[in-house]
Amino acid sequence: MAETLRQPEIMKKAQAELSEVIGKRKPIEEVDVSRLPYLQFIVKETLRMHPPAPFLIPRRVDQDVKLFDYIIPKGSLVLVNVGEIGRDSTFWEEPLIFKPERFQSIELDMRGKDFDLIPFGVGRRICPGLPLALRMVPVMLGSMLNSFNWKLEADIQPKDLNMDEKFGFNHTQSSSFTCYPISSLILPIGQQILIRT
Ligand code: HEM
Repeated sequence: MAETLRQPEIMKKAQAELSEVIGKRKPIEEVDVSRLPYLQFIVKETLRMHPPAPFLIPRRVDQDVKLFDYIIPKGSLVLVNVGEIGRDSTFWEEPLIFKPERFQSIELDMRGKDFDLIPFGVGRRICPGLPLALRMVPVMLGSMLNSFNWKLEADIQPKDLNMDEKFGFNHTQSSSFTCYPISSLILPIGQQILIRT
């Protein structure tokens, strides 16, 4: 939601899709999500740039592991930096720009198969809430966008929404407010910054 407020044309595009597929101000249901590709691209792009668990859950290595030229000794604690993987220019074009359209031309699933995008982790400890999250996040975001027009308070400019990451958390911050993006289901919601029109 914060990213669509920073780039209102993205919000308009999502609203146009919702209006065409669902009908303006009509409620969205889980079954509708598969017919809303642009909304899903927004969720994917949010999880690429702002994964709520940017280091996943720490792993301990139970035997020496050779990884390229490195030996990771038994007993080491390993953090997987998903936050940086999502911003690595080797994999992503213009990684610091929020651009849902990038997923129009790349087919990546988030179920731990494509390592470029693993906001839910991977392997035996992959997030068990993934199927729920991938239904509910688009339904919530889509419902809010389809029901109301959203804009920042008059004295806040889109560029003032600072989306810089703080260690271990992602939040939107300026001198006057703090809020957590919609993707951060597992984090508390901060001070409200949005107004409905
Ligand atoms: C956008 C929403 C969510 C994201 C991005 C997310 C992300 C993650 C990540 C990255 C992990 C660690 C996986 C790993 O280290 O490989 C995790 C673990 C977990 N998540 Fe989620 N999660 C989300 C929503 C949920 C929901 C809705 C639930 C429950 C209903 C949930 C329950 C859990 C549990 C129980 C674990 C621990 C699994 C284990 O350690 O075996 N998550 N999640």
